[in-house]
Amino acid sequence: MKDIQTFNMIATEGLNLLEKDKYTLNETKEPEALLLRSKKIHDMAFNENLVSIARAGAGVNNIPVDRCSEEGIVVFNTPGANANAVKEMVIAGLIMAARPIYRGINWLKELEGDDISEQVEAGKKQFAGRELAGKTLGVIGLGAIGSLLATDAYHLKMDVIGYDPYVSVETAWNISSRVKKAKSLQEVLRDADYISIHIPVNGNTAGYVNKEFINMMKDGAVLLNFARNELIVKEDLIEALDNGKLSKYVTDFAEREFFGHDRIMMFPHLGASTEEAEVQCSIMAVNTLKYFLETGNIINSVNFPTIDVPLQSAKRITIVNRNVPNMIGQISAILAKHFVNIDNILNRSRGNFAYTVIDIPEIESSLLEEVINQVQEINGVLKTRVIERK
Ligand SMILES: NC(=O)c1ccc[n+]([C@@H]2O[C@H](COP(=O)([O-])OP(=O)(O)OC[C@H]3O[C@@H](n4cnc5c(N)ncnc54)[C@H](O)[C@@H]3O)[C@@H](O)[C@H]2O)c1
Ligand SMILES: O=C(O)CC[C@@H](O)C(=O)O
Repeated sequence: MKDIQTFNMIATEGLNLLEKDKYTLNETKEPEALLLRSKKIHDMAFNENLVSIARAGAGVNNIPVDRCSEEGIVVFNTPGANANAVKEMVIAGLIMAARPIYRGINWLKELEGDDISEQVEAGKKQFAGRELAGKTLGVIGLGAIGSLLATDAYHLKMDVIGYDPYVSVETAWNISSRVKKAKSLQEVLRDADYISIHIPVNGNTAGYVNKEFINMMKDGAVLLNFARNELIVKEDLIEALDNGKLSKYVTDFAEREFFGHDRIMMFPHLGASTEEAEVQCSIMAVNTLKYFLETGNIINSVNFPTIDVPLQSAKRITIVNRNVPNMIGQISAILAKHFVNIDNILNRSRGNFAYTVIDIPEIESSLLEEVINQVQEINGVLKTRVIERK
């Protein structure tokens, strides 16, 4: 039995994929895996048994990914599973920024008397807006969300310019050829009436939207941020909204300092909150976790390399190790010393860390234990597991 500790509301469609004879949920203090959405776990101590964390969603800034790597814990996310939901929300944000619909709705609620139609026709002029068609949208980050947004905005008859120096080949193929690709940040900021930002927050991007960035934007432009609040330098943004450099800020992330600002429209982190996205994220996260726990194969990890090899031998040893010379040599020497035949061995690295999969035939459990104990003693080995083929 493997125990998985869950946090946040994880859709049952995914949880139901965990067979009752193989998995328990929240039953021990030493789970093998964590499954969560936005729960912040930076201060959480991880038990020795913990081998993986799955984020049912895209952003992993709520997880101490570097510490997980150091502790040999594989972190997964669910790329693209909520992208359509966020894209639709951004389009709502674009429309609400262009047309003061919500102010009109609130105004209407306050009307009294029987002559509602007359009052509406007389008062509606205060809520006139502008159309998106013909305006320029700049999309920063052409990943799962940005690429969908860029293509759909083009179909809304906007001129679209995208910027992503690291765009993957896979997503690049999905972007309409009508979306112009900017060569520099300056190029995307200079001409856009609306800028929508879709990049992860990390050590390189925290504070990405600062005075310098804002100064490169077109006067009176609208900024949309459905990515993360840490991307924004709040003081610089508020100053630009106060002095009219920017006309609006539309965001999925509430901040106390933003309350009451009439140029800021905040949503309560609703981008991924659709039934469809919640189900897709939950199913993808559970399937990824199960695949890792049951075969040792890694897909959709944010800190370890992809390894996807069929488990055909009786046993598989998986080793999370530092990416240092002679690791494979040392591991194979231990197996050779104990006359354990290797059916298949694969080692892949990612940055400072690596993952090794070794398939072996059936051997005595005491011998296997001895081998594992010795492998664990190699300097740079962070975690080992033995998986039995079912
Ligand atoms: N509001 C929500 O509910 C919600 C939901 C999903 C994702 N998000 C946020 O949106 C972010 C993007 O999500 P996604 O699914 O599109 O992720 P993604 O990984 O598919 O795309 C991110 C893209 O940003 C690009 N990028 C990285 N650094 C960049 C930089 N400095 N300049 C330009 N481009 C850069 C990458 O190359 C990649 O193509 C997530 O990291 C998360 O923080 C928010
Ligand atoms: O789980 C959520 O509701 C939000 C998820 C979102 O912020 C993400 O990064 O995927």
